Amino acid sequence: MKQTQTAIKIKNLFAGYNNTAIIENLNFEVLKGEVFVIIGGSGCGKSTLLKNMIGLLPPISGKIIILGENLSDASGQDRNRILQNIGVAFQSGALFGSMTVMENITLPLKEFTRLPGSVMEDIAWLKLKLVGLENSAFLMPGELSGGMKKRAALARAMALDPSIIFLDEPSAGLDPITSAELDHLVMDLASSLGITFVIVTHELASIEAISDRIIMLEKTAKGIIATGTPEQLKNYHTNPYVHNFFNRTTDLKKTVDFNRTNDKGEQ
Ligand SMILES: Nc1ncnc2c1ncn2[C@@H]1O[C@H](COP(=O)(O)OP(=O)(O)OP(=O)(O)O)[C@@H](O)[C@H]1O
Repeated sequence: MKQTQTAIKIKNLFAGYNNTAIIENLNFEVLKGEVFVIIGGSGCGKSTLLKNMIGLLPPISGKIIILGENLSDASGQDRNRILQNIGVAFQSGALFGSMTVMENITLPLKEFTRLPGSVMEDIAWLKLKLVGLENSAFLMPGELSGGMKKRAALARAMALDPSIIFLDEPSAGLDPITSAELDHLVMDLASSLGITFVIVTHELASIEAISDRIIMLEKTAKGIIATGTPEQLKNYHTNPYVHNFFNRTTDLKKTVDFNRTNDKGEQ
């Protein structure tokens, strides 16, 4: 059963680069155990938001509260403790090609714990089993298929038993069947282990299959233009951009008209 406590709280967040905000005054909550999906067109700030949420990029202002602790203010050991609750499998954070799958998974354990080597390996075996890669531990990443690489990255993200896992475009480059298998894995992990997932994806099938709740960001709005369950967004008629995205309609004229109106700052 889903819990209703807050895993992440974003409060009045301004995020961007060199003091120029891409995202302004963002507020939302991710609940414990839910699969929370962030969507939006290219350049709307999804990666920027994710980088803020995992502590890679400091906010211009505002708060990122992870399991009750403010990541944006924390430093030293406090910050490390907060970050240990987070697992990340980013497109850019690919596996290290010169290490076996097993070595890739024990890497965070070596970095953040002082466990004996054999215990680290036991933990890695467990994670490999969870993602169905127990027979691939000693392969090099170059020997894995695209889907297996994503599973291995997920196993690495789980190495420190985080409560929250961030995935950036997990379906990118995967065929629909492999992508659906990965979706099932995420749903299994969320329901069986109670892991909270925050996922950026463009894949409509995936969004509909896995998300409990979605936020849709938009560039001109510099923030959220729609929020809700997949069902709610599919039936969302107020904003043609949202409606077209969820209904795969090609009424581009409506979308372009909406964007033009929005560019002028009209509602
Ligand atoms: N390191 C950076 N320095 C300055 N500007 C950046 C940097 N990284 C991204 N941006 C700008 O921030 C804006 C948002 O980029 P971001 O990568 O967050 O968007 P996105 O929604 O993830 O896009 P996509 O779906 O194409 O990956 C873009 O205009 C981009 O050019």
